[in-house]
Amino acid sequence: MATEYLSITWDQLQADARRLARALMGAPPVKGILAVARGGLIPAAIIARELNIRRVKTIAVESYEGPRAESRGVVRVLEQPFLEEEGAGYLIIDDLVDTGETAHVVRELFPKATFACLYAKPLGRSRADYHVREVGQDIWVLFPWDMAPAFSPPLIETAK
Ligand SMILES: O=P(O)(O)OC[C@H]1O[C@H](OP(=O)(O)OP(=O)(O)O)[C@H](O)[C@@H]1O
Repeated sequence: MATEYLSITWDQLQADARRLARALMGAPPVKGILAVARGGLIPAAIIARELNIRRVKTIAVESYEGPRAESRGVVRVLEQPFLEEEGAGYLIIDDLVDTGETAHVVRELFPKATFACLYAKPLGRSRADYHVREVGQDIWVLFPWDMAPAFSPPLIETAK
């Protein structure tokens, strides 16, 4: 169960995606990007721009809560593209590896692709070839698309 939040702003997300793009410049040439929807869509768009990659595909996945706290349960692939040569030359992009289940399932489908994400928690970290920031397993990462500005009343008023 998450005990703490890490709020990522749009600016921070873009900066982290650029850091990842910079790290990927040392990787073998990229034929195309496979974005893991939905969390990987925006990071993939930023990285595609930075690396000047025009061929961007998506894989749609969803996962169900597992019975154990550390398990996110079954990851189901709803739609997947065809990638030649088991994904060789493709860069799979996601926002986060948490338990690593999603990365595991996607990597099984495209074993020759490179997997990169912005943030990695300890349980899933080894599933990613690249990540830019480590996050504690109990931290809940709040992405900019998960948040909206809202009025917060002064503390003294909420204490009444
Ligand atoms: O390593 P895991 O434990 O598998 O978790 C990581 C996955 O969880 C998030 O997706 P989520 O299931 O929240 O779906 P969404 O991106 O479509 O909101 C994230 O975008 C990753 O794809």
